[in-house]
Amino acid sequence: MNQTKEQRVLQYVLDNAVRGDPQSVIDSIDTYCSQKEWAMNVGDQKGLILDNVVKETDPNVLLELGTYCGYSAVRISRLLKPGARFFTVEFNPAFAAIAKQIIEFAGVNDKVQIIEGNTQDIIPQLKKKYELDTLDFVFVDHWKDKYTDDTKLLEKCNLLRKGSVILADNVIVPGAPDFLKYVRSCGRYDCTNYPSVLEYMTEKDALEKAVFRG
Ligand SMILES: CCc1ncnc2c1ncn2[C@@H]1O[C@H](/C=C/CNC(=O)c2cc(-c3ccc(F)cc3)cc(O)c2O)[C@@H](O)[C@H]1O
Ligand SMILES: [Mg+2]
Repeated sequence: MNQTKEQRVLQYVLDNAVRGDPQSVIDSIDTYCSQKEWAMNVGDQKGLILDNVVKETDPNVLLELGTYCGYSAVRISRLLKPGARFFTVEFNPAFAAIAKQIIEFAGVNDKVQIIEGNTQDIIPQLKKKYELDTLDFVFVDHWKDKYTDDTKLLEKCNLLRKGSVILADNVIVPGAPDFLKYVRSCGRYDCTNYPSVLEYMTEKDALEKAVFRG
């Protein structure tokens, strides 16, 4: 039965990383995806920016849109303090299954919960079904044409408070032009652009931080 790329990434982690060591899982995925098969993980250069924004935010309640294989879920979880609550949303069951195994292997499964489903269905359930008030940090890395709708949905569901941080991947490549236009011009966010490079490549990409003004 021929494997998928995501199954090969998982297998490489199982064969090369150290169980319970999140950094070794991150390093294994970066090694595989830079040497063998490119995959759309945030990667190590943008990952360092992600790390720094998470550290400066010191979040208790977090959300990620688009788990994929769980690379950024492991990356973020390894920085969280005890008791922090991190939810990551993924609608592709095959990717969710891969991510679950990578998260468990890394030993961060007590820090992060994978919610299988479509962000537009899950976001409105977060307060009641997942018993949370507002979000401290949101990492946005799913389909690029969904960034704006889901940002507006977070606002509509009162999940953002003064100081909530939204960090979006790929605002140059593949690009999220309507998201950039929205957060930079609607008057409700303080925006910062973090230039970097596309994962495992040299072409320019960037992260955008949008802090909700409340
Ligand atoms: C419906 C709402 C909704 N609800 C729940 N889960 C959802 C969802 N919409 C999507 N997902 C899942 O999220 C992940 C998608 C991620 C999409 N990411 C890129 O497309 C991307 C591309 C490049 C690049 C590609 C080719 C190049 F040449 C250059 C750059 C680089 C990057 O860093 C990239 O993130 C998958 O797991 C989806 O199943
Ligand atoms: Mg991305």
